[in-house]
Amino acid sequence: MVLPNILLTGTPGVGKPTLAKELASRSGLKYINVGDVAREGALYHGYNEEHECPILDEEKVVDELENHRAEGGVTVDYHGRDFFPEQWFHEVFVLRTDNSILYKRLETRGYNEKKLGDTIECETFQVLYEEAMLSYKEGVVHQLPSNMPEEREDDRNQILRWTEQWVKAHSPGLVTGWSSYSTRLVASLANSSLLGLGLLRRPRATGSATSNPFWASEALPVQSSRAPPSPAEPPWGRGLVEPHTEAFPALAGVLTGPPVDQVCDTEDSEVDRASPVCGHRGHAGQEATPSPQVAPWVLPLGSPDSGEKPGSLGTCALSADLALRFPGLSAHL
Ligand SMILES: Nc1ncnc2c1ncn2[C@@H]1O[C@H](COP(=O)(O)OP(=O)(O)O)[C@@H](O)[C@H]1O
Repeated sequence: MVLPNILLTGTPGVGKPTLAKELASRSGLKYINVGDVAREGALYHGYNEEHECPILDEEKVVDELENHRAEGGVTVDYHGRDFFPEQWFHEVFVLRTDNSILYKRLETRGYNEKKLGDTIECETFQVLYEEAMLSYKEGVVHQLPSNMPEEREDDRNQILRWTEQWVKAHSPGLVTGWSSYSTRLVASLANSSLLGLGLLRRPRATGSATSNPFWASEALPVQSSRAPPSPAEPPWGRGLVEPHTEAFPALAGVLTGPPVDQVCDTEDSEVDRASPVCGHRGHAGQEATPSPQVAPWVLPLGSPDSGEKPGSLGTCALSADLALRFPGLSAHL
């Protein structure tokens, strides 16, 4: 399952790690505290006498975090954002605390006068919020109040809801052929968050693959036990244009339809011997493991029982077509 990366930011004392740890304990999001990472790796290049703290070596921190970030599903906690590449984060949450409350929290930390004053000023002038607003596209940055424990619960639930939406919208759109390979592949994906599943087949009665280049002429009904994606944010299908094959509209229907938890199967064994002719992830007999970095994706499969070359069955063309028309769906041919 692919998970988003979140930046949790805000002035020191607003409650970033407190919230981030709660999030981590209730979701698959991994918590990364930049301060801890820097301490563990001694990623500093000096000391700030005035604020009595080491100075972060930002380049080294970015290098250190790159692998985690690339895997996805991290919540990074830091009082700033300026040195993180913009594309690292899918959503940015800025925690905000009223000055009087923040002052009390910081006092108990033993901040010196200068550091305390600067920190309060930073919150008063909403420096981190404005910085974030300037650095990210509209709609990415959200403010969350962090004064009372009850607010923390609301904040946590809001982030979890948003994460769930994101996961649904970025789950694999899988187009698969009709083979033992595909059945195994689908089984390996069954626990991931499948948004739509098109199982394709050439009906027994209709001629050969050659006479029907789009052999995948039928999209099987899918079982659905999840709520459909919010109509306000359809994950697929916006801007879909003139379907030109039999298979395309059927698949489009599957991809734009409600998400599925269950995989449908059939006893039709006509092409059960099939191995993928243009899948890039392996051949019949090998387990296919979806890469979390590459999703959503399409696995084009063909039936080699016709002895045809990859692509001649139309699966590559169909997948490429779908990928072109569905934003976010990629085809690996
Ligand atoms: N929503 C909240 N309501 C009340 N206290 C909070 C809230 N969030 C955090 N705190 C408290 O504020 C203090 C600072 O929180 P912390 O998570 O260490 O913040 P930061 O790392 O952003 O400086 C902690 O004592 C924490 O328990």
